[in-house]
Amino acid sequence: MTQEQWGSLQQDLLKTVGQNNYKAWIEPLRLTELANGVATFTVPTNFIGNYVSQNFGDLIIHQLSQAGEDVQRVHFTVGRAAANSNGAASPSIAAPGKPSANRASAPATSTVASSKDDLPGAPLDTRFTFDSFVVGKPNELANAAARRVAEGGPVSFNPLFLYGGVGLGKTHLMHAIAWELQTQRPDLNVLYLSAEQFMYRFVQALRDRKMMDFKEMFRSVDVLMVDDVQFIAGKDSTQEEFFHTFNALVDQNKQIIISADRAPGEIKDMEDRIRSRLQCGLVVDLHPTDYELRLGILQSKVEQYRGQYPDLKIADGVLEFLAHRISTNVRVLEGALTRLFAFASLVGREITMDLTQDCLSDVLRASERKISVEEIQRRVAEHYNIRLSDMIGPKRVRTFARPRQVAMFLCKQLTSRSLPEIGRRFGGRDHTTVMHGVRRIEELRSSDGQIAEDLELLRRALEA
Ligand SMILES: Nc1ncnc2c1ncn2[C@@H]1O[C@H](COP(=O)(O)OP(=O)(O)OP(=O)(O)O)[C@@H](O)[C@H]1O
Repeated sequence: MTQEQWGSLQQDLLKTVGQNNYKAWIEPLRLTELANGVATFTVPTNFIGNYVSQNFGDLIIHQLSQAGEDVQRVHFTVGRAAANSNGAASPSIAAPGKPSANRASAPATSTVASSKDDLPGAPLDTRFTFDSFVVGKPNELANAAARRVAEGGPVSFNPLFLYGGVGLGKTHLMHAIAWELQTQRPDLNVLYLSAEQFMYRFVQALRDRKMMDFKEMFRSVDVLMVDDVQFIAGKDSTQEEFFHTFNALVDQNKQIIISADRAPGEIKDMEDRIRSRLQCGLVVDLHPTDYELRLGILQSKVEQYRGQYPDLKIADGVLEFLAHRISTNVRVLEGALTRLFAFASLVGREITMDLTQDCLSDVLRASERKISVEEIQRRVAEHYNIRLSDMIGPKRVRTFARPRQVAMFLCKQLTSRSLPEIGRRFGGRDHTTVMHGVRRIEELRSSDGQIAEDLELLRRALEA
């Protein structure tokens, strides 16, 4: 096949993969050889070779076969023909298969290989970098530990065990470490995969009688990252193999980074010896987000959306409202914002509070269940040291009236109850009384430091 023919095949691939993927991954490929069922391409960097083999390998094989070529495998060579101008070593993510080819000691034209049989490590999400990770109190320790590991210096804690609830940024941080390592330590062989993929690869190796390859491959990485390790709990032989891999790497002083949805000690059906191994490095948790972090994340996402929706306006208070109201997880928060932007751009309107409530009514309803009016009343009564019955009762003395207004304000802010509904739950008061109370607290919030502090404390306690 001539370069020209390959050129026209590339154009066909463009239609399938789209302009962005084409520019990043397909255009840089130079076909250098086609022999014995193997198509060899020259690529500027190992990383591109690995990424293409993992994500587009099958597609390329398919296209070449369609063009009448007999191809079973694709092979990538990092070489000068397509090298970046400074010829610098390129970052690499190990493509399981022939990881040793990516080692620091490999020659400048190191190769990575892939065939249909290869099982890729998981590709990294380009959005998940340290730059896009917003740091706040709940995740500052996890972020600091991740950054330390990402420097690629001497191994100081092994493993780094990151855990936290759904959608709190574990995967984001792991990908960020991998991206950073590629820049800081391109010589290192980094492998990121989910525990599920680990198991899949293990089972496949057993089935294909390729356990030696499997062991060799995992033992030759410099940094191993396994996401969602709780997945292998209860899967005995996978656990066993994981344990051996883990020990072998720790013995060689190679860095391991693990994530899970709970602390090592709380993973049921995990063998004790594995549990204790997982605990022997640094265990850090990502706490549930607080209001400030959620607001920070929303602000940073809005910045990112600016490019996509340059004309969209967002009214004051909308982000604060979302940060208050959606406290489940960051994924839900992001999803809400994405939907809001898409909707507003479709109807060509500013993102106002009304539009937000319309567009996100289901999400808001779902998250509202978390904080009830009764809970707010109880907390506020406790905070001001008054009886619940006095808060709800008819007495209008300041000692009771102010906490009552604070509670009304919080009900308005943290639940989606209407003013009449709130009024009913405060001893059958009229909605205008509630409205007056809410306004009064709004005014006091900016003029009275004590009230502002009380509100903040209460909100935190209620959202915790
Ligand atoms: N601090 C943060 N800054 C910016 N984005 C964040 C932050 N935390 C989470 N996200 C975003 O929230 C989404 C969910 O995060 P991620 O997938 O890392 O969660 P996870 O903890 O791995 O969840 P799961 O338990 O479901 O695997 C991602 O889009 C991620 O970018």
